[in-house]
Amino acid sequence: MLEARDISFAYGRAAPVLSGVSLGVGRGEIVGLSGPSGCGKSTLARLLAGYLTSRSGAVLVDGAAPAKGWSPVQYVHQAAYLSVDPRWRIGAILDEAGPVDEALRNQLGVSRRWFERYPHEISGGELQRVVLLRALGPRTRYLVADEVSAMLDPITQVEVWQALQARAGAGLGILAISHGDALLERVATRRLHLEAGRLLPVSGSATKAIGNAGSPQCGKWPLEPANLPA
Ligand SMILES: Nc1ncnc2c1ncn2[C@@H]1O[C@H](COP(=O)(O)OP(=O)(O)OP(=O)(O)O)[C@@H](O)[C@H]1O
Repeated sequence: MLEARDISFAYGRAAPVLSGVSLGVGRGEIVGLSGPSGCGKSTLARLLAGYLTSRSGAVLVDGAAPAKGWSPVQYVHQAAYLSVDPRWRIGAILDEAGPVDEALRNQLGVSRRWFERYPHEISGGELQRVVLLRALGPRTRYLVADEVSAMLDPITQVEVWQALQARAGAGLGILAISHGDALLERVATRRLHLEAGRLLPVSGSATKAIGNAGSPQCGKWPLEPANLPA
């Protein structure tokens, strides 16, 4: 299981974004996470993936503290261009993660014709699929998918999520972050909502017990003039 245990986090001296938040994503699960803009979903994602370190609490990967170096938790976000070296061709970008899984390449609709091109020579949606293919190597046990299909057309979105659901069927645990209720309703095995400082189960989803002490910043929702930044 990929776990956040009672984690708190603040950027510098700013008010905490997360305070005492706990959640778990099991192997084979797709946990959908929604919540208003600015509530800390991506921050939680980056903590789970090891890009940020919590002030207190712990992130555990299958019961252990994350090891240094290559991580079995991969984080993919909406801005695919920020995840790749623009000077590398697509083939080299994919090679970095080891041999390409041909079945997955086909499922994600990644064309071999793109391999000789640079990131700016394929579309944003195509690059997003390349980044997902790179992230889903054989050693990846968890995927933190932060708005990964937001920039895809509806048909490609379905194809990508079918590929991810198949991967989950083979044991991959996925945290799917999205503003798209319809998408999460369709793909998530259970759902959580981060709002007003609490991680809550979305009604109807078979949510496991979770606990959190809240997030002071999220406590400012809904946005009212008094709560807007100066
Ligand atoms: N590097 C940073 N330095 C300072 N503050 C940051 C940084 N990254 C994010 N924040 C702030 O932390 C809060 C949570 O941001 P985060 O990106 O986690 O929200 P989110 O729920 O993912 O939002 P959205 O749905 O709009 O993507 C926001 O108020 C944001 O401005």
